[in-house]
Amino acid sequence: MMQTKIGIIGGSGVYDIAGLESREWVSVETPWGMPSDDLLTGTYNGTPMVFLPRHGRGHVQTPSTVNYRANIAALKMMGVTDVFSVSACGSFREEMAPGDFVIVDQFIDRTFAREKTFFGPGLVAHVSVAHPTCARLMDAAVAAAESAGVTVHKGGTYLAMEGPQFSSAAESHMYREWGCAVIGMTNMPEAKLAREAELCYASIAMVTDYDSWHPDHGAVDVSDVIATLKGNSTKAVDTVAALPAQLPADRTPCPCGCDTALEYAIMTAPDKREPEMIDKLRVIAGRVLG
Ligand SMILES: CSC[C@H]1O[C@H](OP(=O)(O)O)[C@H](O)[C@@H]1O
Ligand SMILES: Nc1ncnc2[nH]cnc12
Repeated sequence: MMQTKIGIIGGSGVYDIAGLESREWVSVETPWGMPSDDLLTGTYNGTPMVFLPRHGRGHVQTPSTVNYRANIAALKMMGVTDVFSVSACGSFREEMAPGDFVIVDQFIDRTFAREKTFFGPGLVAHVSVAHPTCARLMDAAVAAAESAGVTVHKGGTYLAMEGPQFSSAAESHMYREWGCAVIGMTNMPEAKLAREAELCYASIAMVTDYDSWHPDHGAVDVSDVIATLKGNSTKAVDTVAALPAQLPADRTPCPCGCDTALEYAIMTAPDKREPEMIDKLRVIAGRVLG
């Protein structure tokens, strides 16, 4: 039986997890380079947790320069089984107001300047991301946010944009017509890479603004975003603190199959696989590569 080890990727405004016990920041080098920062390890009510600030402490990395492959690989190398992303986002829906949390279930990936796969020539794989978020983790996130007193919406499509500029009003109206619920700059390719690494992934999106479509709200402004984030930070930490109680300490296999995503994904014939690629990929795909 495997023990649950929760990974938290903290977004804008979330650079530490107060209350984590037996805290230690550790440096992890991956075959894809260094993650955004050291990883903070510790326990919450006995459950092991690993925290990584997505942009680094002090917010150093842009959404485009975050090394998403190294971040996911580092969590995998630390033995994390379940990843919760915590992110700031804009809202396309009146009822998803600043201060609310949205537990995202789908993504539209409009990013274009990022490395999106661990695989490559010599070891080709295609995983499904038809359902990119884990239903078990979504339920846990909803329950944890509710217990922290947050207004939480279950489900909604997150539009991942390249940034770093916010959207034009025309783009914002178009994304609303596409049926998107929220917008951010970081959950892709993070969610895709988590799937390739056979990690369960859920996204806790904290609404900070109404993007650029709302007739009663002006353009997005980072100072407003930061002010809302500061108000949200206790809610975020309380939600994270409530997560361990929502997951079994002894982990059972993922009911949606996130942790077996690579079972039939590798296309390259065994005798054509590049030995160097196999060695490199072992840290995320060792289960199927041996
Ligand atoms: C500070 S507003 C824009 C910035 O905030 C979000 O970051 P994260 O997803 O890491 O919380 C958004 O995606 C942008 O990167
Ligand atoms: N409106 C918005 N667009 C993209 N990323 C965001 N992060 C917070 N608000 C955002």
